Amino acid sequence: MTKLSLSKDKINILLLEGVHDNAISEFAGGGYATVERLPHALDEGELLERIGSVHILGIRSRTHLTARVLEAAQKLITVGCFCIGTNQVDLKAARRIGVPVFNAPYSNTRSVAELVIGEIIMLMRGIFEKSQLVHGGGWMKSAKNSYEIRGKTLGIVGYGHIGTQVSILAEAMGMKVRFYDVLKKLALGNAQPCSSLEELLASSDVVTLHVPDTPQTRNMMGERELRTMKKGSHLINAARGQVVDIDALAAAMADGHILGAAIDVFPKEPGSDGEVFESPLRGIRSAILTPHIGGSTLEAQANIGSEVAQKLLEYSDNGSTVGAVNFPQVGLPVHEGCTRFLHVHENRPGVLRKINEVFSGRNLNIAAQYLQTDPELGYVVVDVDGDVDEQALANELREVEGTLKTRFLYPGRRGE
Ligand SMILES: NC(=O)c1ccc[n+]([C@@H]2O[C@H](COP(=O)([O-])OP(=O)(O)OC[C@H]3O[C@@H](n4cnc5c(N)ncnc54)[C@H](O)[C@@H]3O)[C@@H](O)[C@H]2O)c1
Ligand SMILES: O=C(O)[C@H](O)COP(=O)(O)O
Repeated sequence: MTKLSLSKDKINILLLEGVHDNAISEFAGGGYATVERLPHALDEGELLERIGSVHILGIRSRTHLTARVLEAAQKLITVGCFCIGTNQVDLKAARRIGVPVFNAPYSNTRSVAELVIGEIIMLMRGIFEKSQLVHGGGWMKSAKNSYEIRGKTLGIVGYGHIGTQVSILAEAMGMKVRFYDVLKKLALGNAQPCSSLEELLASSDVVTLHVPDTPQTRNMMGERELRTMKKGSHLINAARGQVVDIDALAAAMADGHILGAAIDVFPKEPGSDGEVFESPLRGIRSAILTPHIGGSTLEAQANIGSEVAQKLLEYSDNGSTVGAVNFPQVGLPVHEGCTRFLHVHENRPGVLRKINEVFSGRNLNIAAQYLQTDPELGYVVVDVDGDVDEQALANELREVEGTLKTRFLYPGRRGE
């Protein structure tokens, strides 16, 4: 189904999971006043009830946008993930309904890296266990299982934005760094690449995971991999919960093979703060468990609030898809005085010709045209001069076979 664009006061924006105030300010500054913000995630049933009237949706990592929800999103123009990860969105289903999805690929990178560095020291000194003991009135003044991190080996799995930040900081503190990545990566400082995951696991005192959630990374740390780690070593997971087989980790910690772990992400996470958290790791004293707060610093959230809201505004106002994670990338200059049509279609022969015939059939001058395609999807933006009957034109464009969505932006309305 195709949709026409609306005046900004009719565009309903729903922001979930406590998105930062900066997003609200950006939307207000862009002339969008109909913004509702909720502090928690919505489950599929709640989303199905609400999504039909939403034009712009903002989420974080806890809201799952399934194909079912997206297919019910009749008015949805775009989605913003106010975080790095986008695995919680069915990106293909979003493409099928012509909806680009944006995220903030770097804004919380440093926050995660700093947490990991802190955890390396806490784990290597057994601080968490000792602190719990002291809180309970106990006392355990001992150097057993306590080590400096200087000279120890940190193994980084996934040498991307976060992995490389951790690498630099760890080396600055005197650690040896090894990394494993499926892509060939430039080694920073004195970091050494490993040719296999096994090689990295068998040679590291601390292993930290920084891979995305993909079919290849699901349970990549299973029983075999955990047992390949050195006896008495430590594991940090601030990536995604499905990357580690949590039962196998609990077993490897119970018999002391893995001495300590710092886990920020879990296969099952509560949808809101009030819900009970269940995990086989609860009660294991040498496990530092945190509630998915790797990116939850005020600095990161403020940056993410601005960055993602700006991308959503750019798309809503101008049609720019630069930074979208599931869409052909089109960066557009503002073309004052023209009416702009956005057309998302299946990439098959003849669609563009039919679109152009709609314009030429009405004797309209195309002032500019921007097209990007990928193997399945085409996204074309057309600027038209002069008097345009937008409604009639949009109706005609909607009839072009293969159309997924079409919107138009009036002259002067952009950036108002
Ligand atoms: N705990 C948190 O709050 C938090 C915050 C931010 C990001 N994250 C998670 O951290 C992940 C990593 O973030 P990033 O910004 O560094 O991502 P990135 O895309 O920059 O880096 C990921 C790296 O993993 C590599 N990789 C992919 N599959 C792999 C595999 N099977 N084996 C080895 N390497 C593989 C990629 O080639 C890439 O270099 C995100 O996808 C997100 O899920 C968590
Ligand atoms: O993907 C991310 O950026 C992290 O997992 C953080 O997600 P959050 O915004 O839900 O804390």
